[in-house]
Amino acid sequence: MEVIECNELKLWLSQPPKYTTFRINALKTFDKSILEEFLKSQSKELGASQIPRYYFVRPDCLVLEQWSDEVTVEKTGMDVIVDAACAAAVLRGAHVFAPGVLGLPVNCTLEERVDIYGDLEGHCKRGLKIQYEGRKQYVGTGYLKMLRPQLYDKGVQPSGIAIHTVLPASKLPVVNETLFPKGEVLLQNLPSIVCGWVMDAKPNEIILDMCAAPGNKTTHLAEMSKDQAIIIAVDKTPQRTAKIKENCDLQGISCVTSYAYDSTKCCSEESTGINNGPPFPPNSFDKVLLDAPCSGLGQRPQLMNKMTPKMVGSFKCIQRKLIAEAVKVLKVGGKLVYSTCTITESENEGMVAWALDKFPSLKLIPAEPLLGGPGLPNRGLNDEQRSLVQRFGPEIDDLRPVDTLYKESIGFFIAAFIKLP
Ligand SMILES: C[S@@+](CC[C@H](N)C(=O)[O-])C[C@H]1O[C@@H](n2cnc3c(N)ncnc32)[C@H](O)[C@@H]1O
Repeated sequence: MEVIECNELKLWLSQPPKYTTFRINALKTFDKSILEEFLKSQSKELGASQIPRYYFVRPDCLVLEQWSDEVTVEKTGMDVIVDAACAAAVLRGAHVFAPGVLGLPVNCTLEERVDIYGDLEGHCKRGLKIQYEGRKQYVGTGYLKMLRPQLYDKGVQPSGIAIHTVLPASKLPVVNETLFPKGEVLLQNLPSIVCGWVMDAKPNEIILDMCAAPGNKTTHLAEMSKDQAIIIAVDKTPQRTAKIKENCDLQGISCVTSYAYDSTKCCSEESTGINNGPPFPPNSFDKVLLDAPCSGLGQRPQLMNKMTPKMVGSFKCIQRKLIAEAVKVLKVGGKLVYSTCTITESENEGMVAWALDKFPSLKLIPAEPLLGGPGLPNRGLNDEQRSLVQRFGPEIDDLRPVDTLYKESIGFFIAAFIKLP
């Protein structure tokens, strides 16, 4: 295992993934000519001799690569400042939405080409007219679609696309879901797609997704099962569960029932069945997905992060409560998949070690397909256990080499267990 220096890790986290990944809806037919035609028109605009490479890892996972190095755009000197979240989205190939625009020069004109900069300090005031003197990072170039009155006039609630991104500094193509018919594709990070593959949902299985909103993994499970599993999706508020329903409707899924409920209390001996929603009786589900609330420190790129160590440490408690509940509602012989989109050991390897110690009925099994790296050493798991889990990140470990595609995504962790009698 090669030790990763803190600065190296920080650098990795500050950069976007090198690929864009889409999950393809297995219940619909994907027409790749839409993508092909779009990329061809983009390559004309950018003067590229070829379109970026794209391929399927599995039929439900499309990978899109960056433009080649020959594709460049000259800076215009017309700087627009956007907030850090917006800048991160641009680096991943998004357009700039109006609420993210902080500083716009007064002499800009519509359709003018502008340079997009992210505010790295969070000090830029909304409506700034002059040059921003704080730390900023160039994230891409685009065409201006809105002027100051639409963004900053009194009483205006800015919405819609303010800058049409042409080329992000990352050279990722600007392709989003709206290019395709509704519900056909979903922009999803590669490890999240792998998480669905680890769950391996099948028709007729009774599955609980404990922390499901907005339903990106729920819908994957439904599609994998050909819409024939019995899937119960829970999240803590009605607003969040409404999102699950919306996404299922959009993707043509009918096998999911969602409930707003606190999953730390989702098991009760008094419950008579799963049909009336939570709480559920013990030993009810063939499979449980616990995509836990976490510190989210695996997200890339992170241009600014205001999370304190105390905030990072605060997730352990709820993760433990959720695991305890998952073990109760899982059938003997059933499978539990635990995942996070963070890189901290305490929420990942540490949580697996805690669960194995606390619940003797849990047995760690290979989180197959094993596409990410092994768990970190010296964090409570022995080499055999480390090799059963998968950690997506920049680490290099002889225990399991990792393809660049999986190394260059976001930071993520997946472990799988079965419940013994
Ligand atoms: C990582 S996100 C889930 C993402 C989701 N699985 C997906 O792929 O779209 C974690 C979710 O946990 C939910 N959550 C947090 N505490 C919860 C609780 N006590 N009960 C149920 N859901 C909870 C949050 O609202 C959030 O939607």
